[in-house]
Amino acid sequence: MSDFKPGLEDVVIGYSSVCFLDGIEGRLLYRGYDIAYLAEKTSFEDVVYLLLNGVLPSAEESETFRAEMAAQRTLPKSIIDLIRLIPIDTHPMDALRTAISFLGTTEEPVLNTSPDRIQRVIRGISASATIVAALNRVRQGLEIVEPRQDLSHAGNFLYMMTGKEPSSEHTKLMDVALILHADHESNASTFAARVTASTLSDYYSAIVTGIGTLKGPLHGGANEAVMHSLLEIQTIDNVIPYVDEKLEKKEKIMGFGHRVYKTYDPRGLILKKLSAQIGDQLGERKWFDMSVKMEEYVRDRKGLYCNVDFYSASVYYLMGLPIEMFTPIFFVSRVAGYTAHILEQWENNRIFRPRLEYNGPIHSTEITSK
Ligand SMILES: CC(=O)SCCNC(=O)CCNC(=O)[C@H](O)C(C)(C)COP(=O)(O)OP(=O)(O)OC[C@H]1O[C@@H](n2cnc3c(N)ncnc32)[C@H](O)[C@@H]1OP(=O)(O)O
Ligand SMILES: O=C([O-])CC(=O)C(=O)O
Repeated sequence: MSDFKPGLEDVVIGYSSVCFLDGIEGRLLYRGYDIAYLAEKTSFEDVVYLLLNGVLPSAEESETFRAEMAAQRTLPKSIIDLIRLIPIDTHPMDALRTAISFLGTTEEPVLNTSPDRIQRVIRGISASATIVAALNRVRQGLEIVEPRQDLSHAGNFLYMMTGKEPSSEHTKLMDVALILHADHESNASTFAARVTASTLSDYYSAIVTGIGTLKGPLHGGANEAVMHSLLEIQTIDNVIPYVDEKLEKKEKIMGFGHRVYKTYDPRGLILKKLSAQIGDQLGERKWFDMSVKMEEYVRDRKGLYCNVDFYSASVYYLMGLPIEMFTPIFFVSRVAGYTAHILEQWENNRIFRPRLEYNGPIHSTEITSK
């Protein structure tokens, strides 16, 4: 039993047709489709359909599915009341975990045996965006904004976050960001959600497990940390001294490194372009220029590439989204991936039950079990 891999590095935990990840080539496919294609040619709703059904929708199916998702946006009053009860100094991911858990109590459990489970999980994906936006509004001391049916998932999400109908440019940026974050094979939070699903627990329990795991700064929480680093650095001239100091103190530089990618994260390449684009649009290239300098210096000095959380930070910041909501926004997208993986786990289930090798003492006692 001693052949263990710390952090389960490279350990294969099963077969999956949801997501293909090539860490050497820097390639990421959902259900066989390259994310660069999906980002350019499809919508987040199409990607949700793809993840759940394994195929891209036809034009007609796309319209129907978009309407189905839109119809599931509204929250019952009980959830709004709960959201208002959560103290505003609660970590937003803890508030999110609480609200999503409560959402699960407002309906019959979705189980591996529920015949309509593929239909019913749409509610979880759709309502997640409304919950994140409502949490944001309450935390800002603002009125909660009711969802609209006529906007896309991305457009409506921004509308509920800000109270203003977003521009088509911002809607497209959010749509692409949602597509890029939707799934990533057996990352820590998806794996955690699959473990919960493997016990044949219910859908929302597995989603809540995912949220608790996504929160950590080594995982989804890194996007907020990246923006805090950029704000601390403030000027392009401070980038190199900041990185040098971090490395000398043996501290992690947030938004860099990855367990699987040994090259550029393909999502980062797309987000980098979006960061430049929005910086140019707003005449505020500072964050992009600082990020590029940081990216190049860390790569040259340490051989580390940036990950998805690096350029998403400046994109969200320039869109005016609060930094504390960056990780909940990650969830608005990743809930789709969790859902596909939970359904897949249930299709061919065996409970996850690995071993730990005991390295503590064994005391001699008068009474023993053997
Ligand atoms: C959506 C996502 O989850 S993407 C990841 C988001 N997380 C971050 O950006 C946090 C910063 N990055 C990290 O902590 C790590 O790179 C992780 C968690 C992403 C991957 O962790 P692991 O695969 O376990 O790599 P590990 O932490 O062992 O790093 C390997 C080596 O690279 C170094 N390293 C890895 N990432 C970084 C970093 N961001 N800054 C500085 N050094 C780093 C480690 O210090 C270690 O060096 P050593 O061998 O000299 O001790
Ligand atoms: O795959 C991982 O380990 C982390 C990651 O990039 C993600 O979850 O998107």
